[in-house]
Amino acid sequence: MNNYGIPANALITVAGTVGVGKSTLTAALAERLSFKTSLEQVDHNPYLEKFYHDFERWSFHLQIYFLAERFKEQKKIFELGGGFVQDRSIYEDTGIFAQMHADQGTMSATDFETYSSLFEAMVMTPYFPHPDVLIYLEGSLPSILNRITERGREMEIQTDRSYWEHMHERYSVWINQFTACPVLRLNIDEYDVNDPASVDAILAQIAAVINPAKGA
Ligand SMILES: Nc1ncnc2c1ncn2[C@@H]1O[C@H](COP(=O)(O)OP(=O)(O)O)[C@@H](O)[C@H]1O
Ligand SMILES: Nc1ncnc2c1ncn2[C@H]1C[C@H](O)[C@@H](COP(=O)(O)O)O1
Repeated sequence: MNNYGIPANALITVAGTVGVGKSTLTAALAERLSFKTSLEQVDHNPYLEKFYHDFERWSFHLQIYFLAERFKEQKKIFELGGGFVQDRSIYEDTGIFAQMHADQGTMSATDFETYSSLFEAMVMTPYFPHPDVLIYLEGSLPSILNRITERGREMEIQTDRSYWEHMHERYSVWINQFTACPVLRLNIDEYDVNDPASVDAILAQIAAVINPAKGA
């Protein structure tokens, strides 16, 4: 247990749509808690850029790749005994991305079924403890689109606005039905990762979600 009342072996997962600020918050929380980070690797992903140019051709390959990467990360978190802040949950791969492409017809029904059965088989292993808390970052679409632009990944900037609109909407439906672990919702206009007092306030909220009985 640290000064914030958060167990040293906790698993904190940060969720939310592309560009909302997950990686930035993950790094800030991990630094403050002296936790390790589990980050999404974008630069060495062999499919991501191809996927943005042709969803239909590459969506299955990309989902399998992300699933394999997240499984390796889960295994590492499990073997090291927790104490991690994780950038994006595996629940979003299936519940948002794979589902969205299946619904839009950019992933075939057969591919989606194959992906889903692999996902379920992986989740049933001991390597998949539920997070102690899932921090859900939410904000307005215009703010998020500005962040995507400012970050400057060309493949995302070139992607049609309707893709991000659809994803933003899907996330808001998804989180309202999410029950796999406790959720802490944070509005991106209501914290500042560069302000230590603001990060402290988030840590107090995390502790309160993890230890509800203590009213932390
Ligand atoms: N709290 C914040 N205030 C202002 N800009 C932010 C904040 N958090 C993230 N950003 C910026 O928004 C962009 C996307 O953030 P990032 O953490 O990479 O998002 P994600 O991991 O959710 O895709 C980056 O340019 C980052 O510097
Ligand atoms: N499961 C996924 N399917 C498709 N695209 C995905 C998936 N997970 C992440 N992505 C994309 C979205 C972004 O372009 C990058 C990184 O995500 P971010 O939310 O910026 O961390 O990968």
